[in-house]
Amino acid sequence: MRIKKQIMDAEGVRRALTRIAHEIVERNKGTEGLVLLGIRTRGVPLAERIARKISIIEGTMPPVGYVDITLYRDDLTYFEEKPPAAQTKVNVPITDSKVILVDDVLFTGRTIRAAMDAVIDWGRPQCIQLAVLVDRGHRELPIRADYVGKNVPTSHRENIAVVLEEVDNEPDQALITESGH
Ligand SMILES: O=P(O)(O)OC[C@H]1O[C@H](OP(=O)(O)OP(=O)(O)O)[C@H](O)[C@@H]1O
Ligand SMILES: O=c1cc[nH]c(=O)[nH]1
Repeated sequence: MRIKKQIMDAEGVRRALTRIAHEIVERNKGTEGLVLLGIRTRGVPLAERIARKISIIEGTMPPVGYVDITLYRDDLTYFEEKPPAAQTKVNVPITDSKVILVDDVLFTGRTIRAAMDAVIDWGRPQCIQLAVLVDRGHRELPIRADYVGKNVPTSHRENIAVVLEEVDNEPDQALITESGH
């Protein structure tokens, strides 16, 4: 895997998340009913960071949970029966809440489709919005993000690698990488 380009350094990640936190508060007119759900793996620390930023802006910290979509992926065809539900973990009811899904990279949209399935199995939110650090294009489903840290046009051969301190024990950054030579 060859690193082609750094698209965000730690400061870039911090600023993007600060902007997203402001946009979430503005779009939703405060924090009432907000629930942030990070998509495992790197969406979880991103959701926690955005929630902390929202608490600094508004004085109220929205609840944070996570979605693990492993068993909802539409490419898991080897499951003979419907895989078990309950892959959403949050300590508040999500029915009638405004769920903000948070992920590091938006690509085909299949992860988000699966996450929405998991959320809707769990309860009936008033709405679901999507925040991503990087939108790299190439959608295969009619899904778009409401809050985007950075839009990065990519080729199919390229990959976006998001590095986060909490997961990777390295300074935050986002990279375009490419496999092969
Ligand atoms: O829009 P999509 O085509 O679904 O791709 C985006 C997803 O791919 C990555 O997750 P990955 O499956 O690599 O798991 P990870 O987050 O645990 O690394 C990324 O974190 C997104 O969740
Ligand atoms: O480039 C990509 C595509 C999917 N998931 C990632 O993390 N990066």
